[in-house]
Amino acid sequence: MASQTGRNEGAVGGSVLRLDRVSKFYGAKVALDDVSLTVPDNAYVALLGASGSGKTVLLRTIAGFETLDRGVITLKGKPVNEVPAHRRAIGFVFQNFALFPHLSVVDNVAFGLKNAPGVKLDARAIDTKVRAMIELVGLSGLEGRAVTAISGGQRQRVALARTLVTEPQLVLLDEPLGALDANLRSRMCGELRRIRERLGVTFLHVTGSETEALAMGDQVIVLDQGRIAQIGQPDEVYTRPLDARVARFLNCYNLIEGRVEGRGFATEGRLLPCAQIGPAGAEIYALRQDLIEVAPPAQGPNEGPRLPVTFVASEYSGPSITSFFKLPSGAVITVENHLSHRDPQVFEPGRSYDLTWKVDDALILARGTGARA
Ligand SMILES: Nc1ncnc2c1ncn2[C@@H]1O[C@H](COP(=O)(O)OP(=O)(O)OP(=O)(O)O)[C@@H](O)[C@H]1O
Repeated sequence: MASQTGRNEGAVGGSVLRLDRVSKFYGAKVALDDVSLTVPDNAYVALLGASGSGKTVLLRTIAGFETLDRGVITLKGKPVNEVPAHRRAIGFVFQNFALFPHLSVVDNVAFGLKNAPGVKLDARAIDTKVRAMIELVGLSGLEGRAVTAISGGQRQRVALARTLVTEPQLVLLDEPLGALDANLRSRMCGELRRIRERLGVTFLHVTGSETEALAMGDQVIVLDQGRIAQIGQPDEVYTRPLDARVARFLNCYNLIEGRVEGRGFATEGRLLPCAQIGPAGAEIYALRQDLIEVAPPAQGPNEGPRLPVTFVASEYSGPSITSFFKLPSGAVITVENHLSHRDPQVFEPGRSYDLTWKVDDALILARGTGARA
């Protein structure tokens, strides 16, 4: 991104942001616990975590709205712990957009630029930049409209344009799609990616939705109880969650309790073969819902991993059918069949089946308490 302030110069090792052992306490409550991470230049980074995991506190700490109790935050190679929020050149997009209701689209966007510290531009230069940004976010034609007279998606674009026009070195987005309905949310996902790619600035996007994080991020950071649970590319996090907490949060794994015995995993009165034995203390056998086959009960010895189940019910959801089966222990296993792959299988409630899968598709995981980055 071109800059009139030179803010984008001085990157160190291709990273825009680094956190070293950052902690934040509210009384006895540990909101951020020894968080270390590096955010690359020119990337879309999704920060995923359950409610209360510390996502907003982390963003607010990076922005400078909160002080740290421990650790160092480095922006473009410079420690910024002592730098006030308005001097960090970080853009912040809030979930509720925080627009000025009495101002038009163009005036909302211009506001950020007119009031940015250290930026001295004449009215004409401001107008040129503002109009270019309005065009970039797809709002041309709505410049004079009051922000109370445009749609939710359009307000989201105004909020984004108002932040981006100041040419921040990093943009923090706190649940930016949370106020939009599902259809608009998926459209805006693509828009945000496109806008970011054109500008080349890093977006750090907080979300509680695993699908949003996996779809948006070049990199996904999973936060759990104030600690980094995993950092990786979306497919890596999706196919190789580091522990059972990350797997549970991804919402697409069955997590079966048991224990490693020799070269197998003992559960439900069986010893399931394992391709890998997993970390010390591994007590969870994780099976992705879409990698399970349902077969008639087997006669004779098992060839691969297999568990006897009873069919409970199925749910149809357009592109897929989700079926629920009960294990002998009573635990429920979810099986997802994508209808583009094959015709739907029909199961009889109360009838016995066997679940099978490839031994390589199972993960043996520890319960997880959060891994250091
Ligand atoms: N000002 C505060 N005083 C005391 N505790 C706080 C304060 N702000 C946040 N917390 C606590 O810190 C933890 C992390 O909060 P945070 O708002 O970052 O969660 P979050 O992951 O953004 O959640 P959500 O997705 O629900 O917004 C929570 O337990 C919260 O109650």
